[in-house]
Amino acid sequence: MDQKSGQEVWDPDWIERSKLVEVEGVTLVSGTAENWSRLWAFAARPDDLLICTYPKAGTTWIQEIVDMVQHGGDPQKCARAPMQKRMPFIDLFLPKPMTSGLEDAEGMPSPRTMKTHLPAQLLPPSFWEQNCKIIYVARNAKDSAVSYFHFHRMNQGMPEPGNWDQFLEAFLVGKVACGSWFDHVRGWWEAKKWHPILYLFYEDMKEDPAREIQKVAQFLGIELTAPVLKRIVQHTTFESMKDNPMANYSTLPTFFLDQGVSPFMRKGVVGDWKVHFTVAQSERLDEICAQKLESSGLVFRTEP
Ligand SMILES: Nc1ncnc2c1ncn2[C@@H]1O[C@H](COP(=O)(O)O)[C@@H](OP(=O)(O)O)[C@H]1O
Ligand SMILES: O=[N+]([O-])c1ccc(OS(=O)(=O)O)cc1
Repeated sequence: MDQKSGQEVWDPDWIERSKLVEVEGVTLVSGTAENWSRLWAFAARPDDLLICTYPKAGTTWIQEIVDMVQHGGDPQKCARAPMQKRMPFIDLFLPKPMTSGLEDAEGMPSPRTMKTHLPAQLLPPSFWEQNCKIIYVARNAKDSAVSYFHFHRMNQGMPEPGNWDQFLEAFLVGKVACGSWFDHVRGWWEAKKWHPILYLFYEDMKEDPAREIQKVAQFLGIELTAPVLKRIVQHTTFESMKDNPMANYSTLPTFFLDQGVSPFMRKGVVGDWKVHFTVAQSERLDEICAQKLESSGLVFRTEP
C-alpha cells in the first residue's frame, strides 16, 4: 500500500501467464486450483447475491446494473470503489502479496454482492445451502469466444492464447479457463429449475436494456421509478462504462491488463464474431452447439 495515495502498489514481477489445472475435470487457472479447498469451504450468507457468468458474457455490465439498482440509481454511490472492490471476484487469486477476491469477500459486511465464473457443479455448496439469489448472464458462444480471445491477449495473467485458430480450437473442446462454454451455460440453465436464479442473455440486454434492468429489479424486490430506470440505462451503456474508471478496470496496472493491446471495454456489440470466424469455423461451432445444447430449451441469438 502506498502511504501517500492509499493505492495498492503492484510489482510487475508478480504477474505471469497462468497455467491451466483441472479441478473435477474442469480447466481452471492455477491460482484458483491451488486455493480450491479454501474456495470450496467459502461460507455464503443467506442475503448474499451472486453474479455468475462464463467469462466475457457481460459480467461487468450486469455488475454495474445491479449496483445501480441496489443504490437507487445514484452514480456517485457506484463510484465508491473499482468494480473488483465493490463486488469481490471470489475465484480470482492473484499472486501474493496481492489480496484475493475470496479474502475481500470474507471481510465484507452484509449484504454482499459477489462475482464468480465457476460452472454450477463447482460452486461452493454453501451458496445452494443458504439459498442465495443468483443472477446468471449468458452470451452466445461465437461472440464469447472472440471476446475471450482478445481478453487473453491483453490479460498478462491468462494463459497464452496462441493465434485465433488455435484459441478457438481450445475453446471448442473446453480447454480454456473455466472449462467448456457449452457445459457452463447448460449447467446453470439446469440449476435454475431448483434454485432462485435469474438467467439473462447479453443479446436481450443489448436489445432492450430497460426491460432487462426491470427483471433485475423485480428479482431483487426493488421498485424503480421511471426516472431512476432511465438513469440506470444511461449510466450502463457501453459508452458510459467505457469511460467509467470504476467500471473499466483502468485502475489496474497495464503490466496486468494491457488495455493498449485490447481494451477491457472492447466493442460491446452482438455479431462481432463475423469479423473473426471463417464459414467453416462458424458451421463447426453451430454443430457442436446443436449437439451440446440438444433438448435443453436453451437458444442463443448471434445477430444484433
Ligand atoms: N455496458 C456494456 N454494454 C455492452 N457490452 C458491454 C458493456 N460493458 C462491457 N461490455 C462487453 O462485455 C465484454 C466483457 O465481459 P465481462 O465483463 O464478462 O468480462 C466485452 O465484450 P467485447 O469484447 O465483445 O467488446 C465488453 O465490451
Ligand atoms: O480485478 N481483477 O483483477 C480482474 C477483474 C476482471 C477480470 O476479468 S474476467 O473476465 O476474468 O472476469 C480479470 C481480473
